Amino acid sequence: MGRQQFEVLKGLVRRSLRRRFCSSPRSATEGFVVDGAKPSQSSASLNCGSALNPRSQPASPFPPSSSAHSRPLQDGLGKEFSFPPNSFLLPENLPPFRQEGLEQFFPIQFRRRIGVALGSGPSSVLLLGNNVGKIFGSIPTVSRGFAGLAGEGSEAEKKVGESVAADGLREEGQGGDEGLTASVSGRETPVKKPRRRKAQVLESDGEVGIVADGSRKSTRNSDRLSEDKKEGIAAASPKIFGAEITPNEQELRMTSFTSVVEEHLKDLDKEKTAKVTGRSTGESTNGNPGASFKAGSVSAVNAPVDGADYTDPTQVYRILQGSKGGRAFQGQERVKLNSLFYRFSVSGWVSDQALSLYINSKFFHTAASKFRKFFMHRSSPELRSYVVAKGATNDALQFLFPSFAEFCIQEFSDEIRRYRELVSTADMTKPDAWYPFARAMKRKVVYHKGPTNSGKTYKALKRLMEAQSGIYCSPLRLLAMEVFDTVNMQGVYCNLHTGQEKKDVPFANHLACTIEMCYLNKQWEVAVIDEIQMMSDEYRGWAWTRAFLGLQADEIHVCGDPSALPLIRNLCAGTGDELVENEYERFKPLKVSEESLRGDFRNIQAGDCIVAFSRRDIFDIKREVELATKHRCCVVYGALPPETRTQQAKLFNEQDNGYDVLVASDAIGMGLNLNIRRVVFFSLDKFDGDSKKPVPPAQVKQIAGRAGRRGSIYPEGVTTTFFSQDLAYLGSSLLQDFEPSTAAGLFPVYEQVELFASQLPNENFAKLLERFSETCKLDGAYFLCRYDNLKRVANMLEKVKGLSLEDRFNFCFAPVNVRDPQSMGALYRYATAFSQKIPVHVEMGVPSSSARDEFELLDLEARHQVLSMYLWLSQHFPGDLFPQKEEAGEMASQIAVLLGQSLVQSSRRWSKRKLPSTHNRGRPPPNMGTTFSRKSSNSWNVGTRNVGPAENVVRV
Ligand SMILES: Nc1ncnc2c1ncn2[C@@H]1O[C@H](COP(=O)(O)OP(=O)(O)OP(=O)(O)O)[C@@H](O)[C@H]1O
Repeated sequence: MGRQQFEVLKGLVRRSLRRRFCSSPRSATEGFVVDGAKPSQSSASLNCGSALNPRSQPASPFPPSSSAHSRPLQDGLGKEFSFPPNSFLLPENLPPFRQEGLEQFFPIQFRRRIGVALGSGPSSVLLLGNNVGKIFGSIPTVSRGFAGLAGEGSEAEKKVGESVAADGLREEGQGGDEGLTASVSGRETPVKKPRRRKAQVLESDGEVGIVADGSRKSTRNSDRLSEDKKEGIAAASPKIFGAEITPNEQELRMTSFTSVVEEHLKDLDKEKTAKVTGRSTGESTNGNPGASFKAGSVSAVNAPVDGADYTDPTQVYRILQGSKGGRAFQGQERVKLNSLFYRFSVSGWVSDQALSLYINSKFFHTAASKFRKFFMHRSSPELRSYVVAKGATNDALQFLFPSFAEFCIQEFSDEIRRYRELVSTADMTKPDAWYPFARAMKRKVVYHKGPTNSGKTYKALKRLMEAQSGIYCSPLRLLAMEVFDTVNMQGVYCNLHTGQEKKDVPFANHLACTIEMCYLNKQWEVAVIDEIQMMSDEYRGWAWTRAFLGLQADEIHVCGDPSALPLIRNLCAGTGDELVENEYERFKPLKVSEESLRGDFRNIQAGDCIVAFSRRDIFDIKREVELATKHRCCVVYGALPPETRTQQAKLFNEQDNGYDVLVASDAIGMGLNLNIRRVVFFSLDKFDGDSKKPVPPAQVKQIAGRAGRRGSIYPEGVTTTFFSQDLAYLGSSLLQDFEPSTAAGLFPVYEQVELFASQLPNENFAKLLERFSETCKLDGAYFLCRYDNLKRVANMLEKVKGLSLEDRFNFCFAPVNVRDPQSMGALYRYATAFSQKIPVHVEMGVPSSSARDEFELLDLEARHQVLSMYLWLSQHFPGDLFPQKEEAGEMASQIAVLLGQSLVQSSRRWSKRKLPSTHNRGRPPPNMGTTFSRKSSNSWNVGTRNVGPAENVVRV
């Protein structure tokens, strides 16, 4: 079917060409007419000229409306197609052909002749009939050759066009004896070529680009390429041959090389004009790298002496192809060339440009090395000395690149095609288009912008509760639970869905969920996305982006600091959503204290929250405070279950119970309403996995802002540091403006990974992720989220046989602590059982008593994390394979209670390490943040810890 259609279309276009350019004017009116424009010379000018002549702007991309001359389209077998009058032959409008199939109907040489450029984007439109080769849209995919074809343009261009048209006909058996060699500059050189000569549109995205190469050798080379390869080449070299140009590709990959070529073409144009007008072309090229391409620069370096024309770098490849090489290298020539080619192979500019030809960075070195050999072997002494004279400079690289591009296209078409297909499956551009239902809505986005404790979420939630239906998307389970309680308490029925649990309230039209769990297939009146600045989080940003782009809500309220506002403005411009900005001020002022605590725990007061960034520090500080003062400390940190954190916060907020100091990690930055008077930073450095780094100012603000909550007994919030030398950094951080985020996180959905995997059937999942990240295409407004944790899990699960790709993908998202071998071990066991379709059991017990030391506390935390993971898996995989969901939930609650009790009962005995003296010894030494040394890894397994008889052990 494809072949037949191709033949039909090919016949049609050729007949049209013949009629249009080789027969009487009348013949142009015969055959098929796709547009309804009057098929006269004047209409041809009207329809073609404006678009074909790059110097004149098309008034409108649409032809004049008239159906008078509309005719049915006949194929070579006499079958009629009818297109509506005035219709464009858009790829997507072709009824009998699929859009992607259309490319196949025009083999490369044909496309190159007639300059048919097909685009998958709406801006590429192909018209047949009177408008052969006419392409409208923002991408000027029309070569000046068509100006010649259309009878427009200069005399030289007309001849080039004629040559092209004639050549197209000759291929059908109408041989000719003479032709033209036309260079990009429009010069013509009669060539004696008795037989087939090739006229090629080398560059149809610019203005000029027809090269008729009369070389027999070159013709043979070109003929040797299989049809497949030619198509591959066309597909892989959008800018070179004008096939398939999409705005994204243009934006993402083609820009620099294209700009070089375009600049070059412009310069040639100027030069040509100057020649006509007698003016010189010495002007600059605005620093564009294409400057070195300009013809004038060549003579300045070294005029060739072999008569070959090096002014056009795109010709050099043809010269090399036709050459047998020359005499041996002279003197230092080889060394200099080697040095130049070395520079070529390590140049970032060159490898970037190569990417635009779908030569990926891994393959680039092979390609560059082969090109070096090719050049060394084929270059004439004149060409060598010409290149050597340029030296190992950018100029030389830019001169060589077009030849390299042509070389790659000829030699590596299979690699190019493969990579291109891979790239197309990893296309993450225009993610807003992934959610057509949301796009079909006119959404109103309300940005609640302000510092912490300014009432943003309160306002958004108020609107949520007024609505008939609504969804609240939370960054934390804890916050989702809090909103679930608040909204239900206000009499608005609300469900709770997190990764671990689902609580459905009868008749509820509202939902509080964690952001990863938000539903995009349901319509809501109001949606609230909290902490919208998390959209730029390097790990979890994708969840915010997905929610923001995909939620089907009439109103979307996003709450956050001002940093995400420019990004949201940008995204709204793309989605067409209306944006309303509401600004908030803090209810209570936040003051930076003039003094630190001078490293003395005795300066701690009731209402203080001491912030530390390691778990170990938290417990040491707690111990020191309780030793040095009469205050008792509550603790909050990320590894604690939400229930325990809430319990600790409650304990701290209540007056007169003695627990009036809080020691917390940065986990207090979000959620938790806390009656803090003063936030004291114990340290302003944080271990980021590799080393200790200063805490980013935005995070400092977020944490410090927790002081002085509305409704608390304190009239204002205060912040300071424990050590004096940190005070300056604190002050400056709070004064700093929020750094605007520029990009939103993205991560592929499973279907996309699956499609990508189909191109790489032999890669394992971890490798697939890696390849995906190397290959994927992204718009500037987005970045691919980090996936190192996923990869670690994927690597571990590699040993588990029998998991489908989808199962692996889902397992990798399970909330596992990748640094905890026991947690990873549990996931491994669960995945193994799952892969064998054996019901997965928790295989863990609950201790009968609270922790007696830090290690037991750590053990409780780890157990809770595993239970949490089990619950998550039970929600994301078929329930019958995770039969202990209820028990796991029960056990998790028991452990949360034990953890709470442990923290309350924790005593001074617990800590074994001594903090620096309480008397101002300066900042803690670098090893302060070291983690707990762990007990033997066996100690965690079922029955090996202090699991007494009373312990609630769930056995397999
Ligand atoms: N208009 C109001 N009336 C009563 N209480 C309010 C009002 N606005 C806010 N609050 C209370 O003030 C506290 C802070 O409000 P909220 O959580 O909305 O601030 P926020 O700006 O969203 O802070 P964060 O960025 O930390 O989440 C909450 O306890 C909230 O209930």
